[in-house]
Amino acid sequence: RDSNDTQKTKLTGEQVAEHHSRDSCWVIVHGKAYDVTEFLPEHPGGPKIILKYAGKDATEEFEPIHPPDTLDKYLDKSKHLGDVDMGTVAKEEKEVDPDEEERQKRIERMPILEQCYNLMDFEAVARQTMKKSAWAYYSSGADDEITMRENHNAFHKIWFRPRVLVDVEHVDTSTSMLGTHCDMPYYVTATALGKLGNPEGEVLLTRGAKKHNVIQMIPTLASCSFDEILDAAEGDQCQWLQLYVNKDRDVTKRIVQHAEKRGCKGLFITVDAPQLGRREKDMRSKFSDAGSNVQNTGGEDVDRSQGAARAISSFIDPSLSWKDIPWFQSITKMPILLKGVQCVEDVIRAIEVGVQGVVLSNHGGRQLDFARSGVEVLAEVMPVLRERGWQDRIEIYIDGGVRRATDIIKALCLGATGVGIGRPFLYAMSAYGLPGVDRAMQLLKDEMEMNMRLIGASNISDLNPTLLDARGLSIHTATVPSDTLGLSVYDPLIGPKEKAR
Ligand SMILES: Cc1cc2c(cc1C)[n+](S(=O)(=O)[O-])c1c(=O)[nH]c(=O)nc-1n2C[C@H](O)[C@H](O)[C@H](O)COP(=O)(O)O
Repeated sequence: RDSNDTQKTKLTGEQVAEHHSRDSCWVIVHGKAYDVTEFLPEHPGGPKIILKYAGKDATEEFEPIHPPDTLDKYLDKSKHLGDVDMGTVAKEEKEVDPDEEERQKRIERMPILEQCYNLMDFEAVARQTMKKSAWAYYSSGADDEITMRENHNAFHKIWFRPRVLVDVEHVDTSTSMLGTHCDMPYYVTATALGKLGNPEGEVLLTRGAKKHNVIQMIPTLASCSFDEILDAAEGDQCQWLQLYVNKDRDVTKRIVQHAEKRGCKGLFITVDAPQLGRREKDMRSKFSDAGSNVQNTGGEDVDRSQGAARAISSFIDPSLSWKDIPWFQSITKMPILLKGVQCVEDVIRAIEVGVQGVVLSNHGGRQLDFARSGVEVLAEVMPVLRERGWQDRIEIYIDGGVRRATDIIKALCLGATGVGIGRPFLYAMSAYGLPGVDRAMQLLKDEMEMNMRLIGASNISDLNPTLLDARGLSIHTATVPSDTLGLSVYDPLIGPKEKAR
């Protein structure tokens, strides 16, 4: 380097390749070399994932998971080694993915967007066109995925008691959630690693939510940086923060106060994941590379054999308990809600500790298998709150298995303020990008207007329990309905190509 510290000559590939071990680890990202030796134990996704690219060009693996400013933000300037003459970098033999060729053919044959008529259609297309590891991560449920299927099945146990001769010429589907007016009573819930499905990641959901004036809940484990997602919002677009509480409370405090400063309108503390569930499809896809820009303060090698979930969640604090709620109330003025409450006793406790709401949820069936669906817990909770005159003390949301506007209407008739929707928007984004998200939201809107008309409701406030017959909700049948979730959940262990030996 010359006197004013500009680089005189570019580094060569050979020079970088000499630093390929834990003792001296250089990587190349976007044509620049970085000394990440000391950073290895701090890397959120664990050191293993970096060591795989020690001395090499890591750009292709780095790109889908880390926001562009990651190295500037987290790696000391002294470790930025400068430009590399990429002509001198040995080309890596790319591992041939046997499925990739097939997948590309399926992408060529995929239906045009207009042939998607409901949210399940996006799932069917995504299953055929997504990378295996991405599909496995998004579609995975815990253990036997009974709860994941029950989430959607539960809505099939609720029937309507429609009213007729109601003037439904004008139907208004808008409502208010945590004081924010939105055009539909659902929000885009927090789902991690958006860039696994689409290289643009969660900002696509931000743009779709803006266009349809619905709320986006930003995941702690997003692929995009938090600020990228906030920056993608327009005007007074409302966003909430989903929080996995870090063992290092200073990290958590920084995240919460930054979110409040940036204008987030709600803090949803995830309480159903003291440890992330065992998602075998995710594990089977031998998740090894994509990490996430999560905060993992543990220096230990993250065990990647457990799939994406375990690899990115070692920072979560399993000691989180009710006694921590006052601390959260002391560090932020945002409304605080508990996401993942699963019985009426804990809803009563939540009201008593003074939080502003709960999400009755089992994490999309990705945590405790045989947990009940959010809508079933809602049917347990609301009569008890009404008996106490507490039904307006907090806002109650549910999520899990919402695939139709009739599912939304059933939840609101039972007393929910709104519902969260996860996978459908991930699949729409993965298969068709922003146009997919836009169409999915439009389809829901059309369904909502039609179904409200057909049950005789012109406003959200008309939705009430007398419009339902929900007596079948608590009957749990052992069989699994052959819905799209169930049909395609288990990929044959021995595919057509790998004949059993
Ligand atoms: C599908 C999905 C869900 C995740 C999710 C990732 C995916 C791919 N992740 S996870 O990696 O840790 O499991 C989160 C998460 O970051 N935080 C969270 O609170 N919920 C997470 N959830 C649960 C989500 O917020 C909803 O509870 C769930 O998606 C609702 O069910 P549906 O997908 O059927 O709508």
